[in-house]
Amino acid sequence: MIQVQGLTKYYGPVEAVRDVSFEAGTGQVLGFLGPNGAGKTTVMKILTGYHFPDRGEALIDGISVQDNPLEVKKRIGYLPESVPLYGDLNPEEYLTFVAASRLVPKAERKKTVERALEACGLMNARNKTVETLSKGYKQRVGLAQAIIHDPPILILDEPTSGLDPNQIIDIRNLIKELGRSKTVILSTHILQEVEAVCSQVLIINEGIIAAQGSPEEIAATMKGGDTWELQLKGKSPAEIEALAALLGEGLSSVSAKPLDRGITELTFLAAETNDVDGEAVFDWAVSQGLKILAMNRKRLSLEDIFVKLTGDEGGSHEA
Ligand SMILES: Nc1ncnc2c1ncn2[C@@H]1O[C@H](COP(=O)(O)OP(=O)(O)OP(=O)(O)O)[C@@H](O)[C@H]1O
Repeated sequence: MIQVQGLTKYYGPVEAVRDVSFEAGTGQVLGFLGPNGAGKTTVMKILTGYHFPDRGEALIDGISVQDNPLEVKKRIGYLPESVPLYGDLNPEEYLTFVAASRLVPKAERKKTVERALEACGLMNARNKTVETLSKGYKQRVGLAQAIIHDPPILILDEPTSGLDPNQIIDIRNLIKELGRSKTVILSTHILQEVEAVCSQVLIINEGIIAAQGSPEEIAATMKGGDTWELQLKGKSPAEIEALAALLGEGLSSVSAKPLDRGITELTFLAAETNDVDGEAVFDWAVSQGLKILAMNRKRLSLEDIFVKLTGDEGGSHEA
């Protein structure tokens, strides 16, 4: 269980994060989503005890990161943005070294290393020197070192950055698997990553939390409503555009344009206050003598939300 309350951190005059609060429990994969320089790594470094906050508190299983960093480190596996690996060792030797550093008792080390090699799909690479491995396999070694002491909490900083599409799928599957029994926090600026892996999202921009919750919850709290796209036949575009007013209050950006074969494409934005649904649209079309050839209702996607929250007026600290 991770509990974070009011974290604020300065690097000299730069306020890297301000008043960040959130919670994450077992079985959750929490995605930290934000543009470059948003403050994601800073929060992770505070959680792992590498930096102390200027204000606020972080608790790992109820233990304060500031007051008891060693106890906290035992409970956390950390994959930093660039993994410090020893290129001359093979994965098995490297993981044995990490297990010893993590104070895994000698009698259990072999079993522990085997488990991590197996979990991260490294059995066929166990005897190759790390420097000869592909980036994807090096990342697996990084993940294996993070889970070697079977920590309940995993903190992964941009775990798929620089990987090719197949490697990305592999690592994401691995994270999802690990997320079943652990609390996982991962940072990313890739929206698809969040949608593919995370049950909860925290959008951070310029050091401040801009939104948090499940992707669906975030969409529900955002203003803007749904976009509708219909293909209709039976009347002219001008008539159809006028008739759209019968769908109720709160429609905006109503536009009807002709497609070929007498088909009209009608698009509009329905405000949250307008409870139009598929059935209502169907009834409206039938009562006006229109045939529906296609009907598409687009909810606000995580991408729309991200752009809204971190777009031009937002931007990163670096700007
Ligand atoms: N050690 C440091 N000294 C000074 N400023 C720093 C330091 N580390 C981070 N910063 C600044 O703090 C802000 C937040 O940086 P942070 O690395 O936490 O962002 P991030 O969201 O992880 O970005 P990225 O996606 O690019 O890794 C940025 O303005 C960054 O330049």
